[in-house]
Amino acid sequence: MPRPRFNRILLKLSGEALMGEEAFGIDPETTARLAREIAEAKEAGHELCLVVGGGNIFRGLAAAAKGFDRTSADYMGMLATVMNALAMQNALENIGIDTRVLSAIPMATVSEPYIRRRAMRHMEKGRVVIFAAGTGNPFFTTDTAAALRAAEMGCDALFKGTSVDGVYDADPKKVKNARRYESLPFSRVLADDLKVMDASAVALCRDNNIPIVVFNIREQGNLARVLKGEGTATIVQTEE
Ligand SMILES: Nc1ncnc2c1ncn2[C@@H]1O[C@H](COP(=O)(O)OP(=O)(O)OP(=O)(O)O)[C@@H](O)[C@H]1O
Ligand SMILES: O=c1ccn([C@@H]2O[C@H](COP(=O)(O)O)[C@@H](O)[C@H]2O)c(=O)[nH]1
Repeated sequence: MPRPRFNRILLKLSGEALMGEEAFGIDPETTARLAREIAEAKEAGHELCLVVGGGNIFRGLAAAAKGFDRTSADYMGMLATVMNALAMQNALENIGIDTRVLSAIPMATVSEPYIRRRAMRHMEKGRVVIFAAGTGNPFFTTDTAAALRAAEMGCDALFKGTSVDGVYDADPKKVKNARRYESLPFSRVLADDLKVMDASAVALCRDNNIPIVVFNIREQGNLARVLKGEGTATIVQTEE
């Protein structure tokens, strides 16, 4: 069955999507490719805002497991997302896309602070708004930031661009015969504790009726395909 078309979308890019074939950090060719795909989505008439993860640089939970103070580690993780946001901004502006970075942790010399009304105004002007520093709070992740900003911006859907091509009945990187869902309700993701996304992010989308589309952003051209309702992806939505 073809998937519905969504106009205003929040695209969550996992930090790892920026690494390309590298094991760590930001690959300029990959950010340029992602920027071209975002430009193509804009040309197709979609309004876009972005949340970029930080897993290619720093994850608070992993650092806490090695002895870092959790809150300090989470702030470091949030700062990592600012680096990724600036990298995406640079790649987009290199191809003439007007952008603004809005950070949940105010840093006046590098970006605007996050103010919802300003973000809305930027979107109305056709800019790609990049939300940096997650929610600005420790103990959260950029998935929850993505769900929160999607709700605040009145997005029609949250597109999670990641390294797997959808939601499976078990982690496909760990379970060989895991089966992919084409579509499933929020309640199943939560009841089965499917870890493709945080439960808090899933619950926020459920409560605000924002469908989540999970797809593989590492595959070239996939964003355009999935936006057209084609290609391999899973849609998580309210039960009919
Ligand atoms: N049931 C499941 N279906 C699909 N993927 C799953 C499932 N359970 C766990 N995963 C894992 O979830 C991960 C997807 O999340 P991702 O790696 O994009 O994390 P992220 O926190 O959003 O990104 P980052 O920290 O890199 O910014 C995949 O690596 C996948 O192996
Ligand atoms: O609201 C937030 C968002 C993120 N963090 C910290 O940043 C890292 C990187 O984000 P990912 O979602 O894992 O890509 C995360 O591990 C947290 O440590 C945060 O504290 N609050």
